[in-house]
Amino acid sequence: MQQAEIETGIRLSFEKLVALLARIFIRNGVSPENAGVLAENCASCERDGSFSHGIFRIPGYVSSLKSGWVDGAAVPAVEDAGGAFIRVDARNGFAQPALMAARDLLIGRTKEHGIALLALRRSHHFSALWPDVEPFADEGLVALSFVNSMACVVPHGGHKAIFGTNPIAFAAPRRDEPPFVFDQASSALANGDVQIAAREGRLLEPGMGVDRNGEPTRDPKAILDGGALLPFGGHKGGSIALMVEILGAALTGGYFSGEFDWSEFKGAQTPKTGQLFIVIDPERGGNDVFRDRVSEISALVREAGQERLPGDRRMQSRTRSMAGGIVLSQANYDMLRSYV
Ligand SMILES: NC(=O)C1=CN([C@@H]2O[C@H](COP(=O)(O)OP(=O)(O)OC[C@H]3O[C@@H](n4cnc5c(N)ncnc54)[C@H](OP(=O)(O)O)[C@@H]3O)[C@@H](O)[C@H]2O)C=CC1
Ligand SMILES: O=C([O-])C1=[NH+]CCC1
Repeated sequence: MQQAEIETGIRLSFEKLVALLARIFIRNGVSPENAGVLAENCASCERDGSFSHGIFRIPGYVSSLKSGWVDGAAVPAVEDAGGAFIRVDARNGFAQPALMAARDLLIGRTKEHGIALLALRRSHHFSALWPDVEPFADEGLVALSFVNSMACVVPHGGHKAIFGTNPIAFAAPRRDEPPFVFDQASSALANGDVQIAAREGRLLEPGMGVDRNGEPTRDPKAILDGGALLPFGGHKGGSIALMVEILGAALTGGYFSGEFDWSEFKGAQTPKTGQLFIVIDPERGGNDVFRDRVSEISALVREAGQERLPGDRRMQSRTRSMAGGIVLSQANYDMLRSYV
């Protein structure tokens, strides 16, 4: 957001933004219970400056809901697979309410076994991944999550987009500071950031994507219009994208990113795939100084010269938003109001 927009923008408290977003979701067919979860998730992204997955996504949520592609009122079915394995059939609903339905059981099983897995299937994930893992670290646990999305990434050296932008998020508690959290796509750029660049008329850095003929391009519109993104770091990012397809879809029973067919649902935008969580109780490592050790290694990274660690920028944005309100441009505020 430009400085002028910050000065003239509308400032909303986190609670007010959650309430406005919940009204939008309910108005567009989401059950009140699911709407609360989605609204809090989306407002958290906006609060933390995760702009590619905050209110920017509301038109996409609404058009997907209107198309009938996703069921906003789905009641997830939690299945106890025995031992440390929990499954959830999201029943064509959003991933976040499905996670919420299984969360307590997942934490209970993690404490019981030292580690537990949660496998979501038939779930739509349209947000950032960090809000899914950070709360586990707030409870002293280590969490990893993997979600595949919609085919828009070519394998390394390949010519057909079969991977999603497939992010991984990781969270670990630290001593007397926010948890260490990273959340990154396995593509060179998230699809949301390509859309934002296209909207703003900006060229991308070289090496992000190819056009419909497979030629390298810096034009975000060419990537979105029949082109594709590249994995980050060549074959290494490609292997991570492949791993995310295996863990997020093959293991959970969800669709691969290139497998689901939404062509009959005009306006559908939310990928229907799967998602895996691995949650670990660090106390089982027999290491009661785990938090201190995570803080220690974080400090060593800073001392070694890395000025910014993952999560630093988000935490600064969160602090600013909680103190002064979440700033929305007038145009974005009007956009939200138009959906109520
Ligand atoms: N639902 C879905 O299917 C998908 C969702 N996404 C989401 O899109 C979002 C953006 O993904 P992506 O483009 O990969 O994110 P970024 O590359 O912007 O950031 C990835 C991670 O690296 C950190 N980071 C960024 N820049 C630096 C730096 N200079 N030094 C140190 N750390 C840094 C970020 O921390 P910080 O947050 O503090 O900036 C973040 O944890 C993610 O939230 C992801 O979950 C992406 C693909 C698919
Ligand atoms: O930004 C992205 O790549 C995506 N966000 C939701 C689905 C894919």
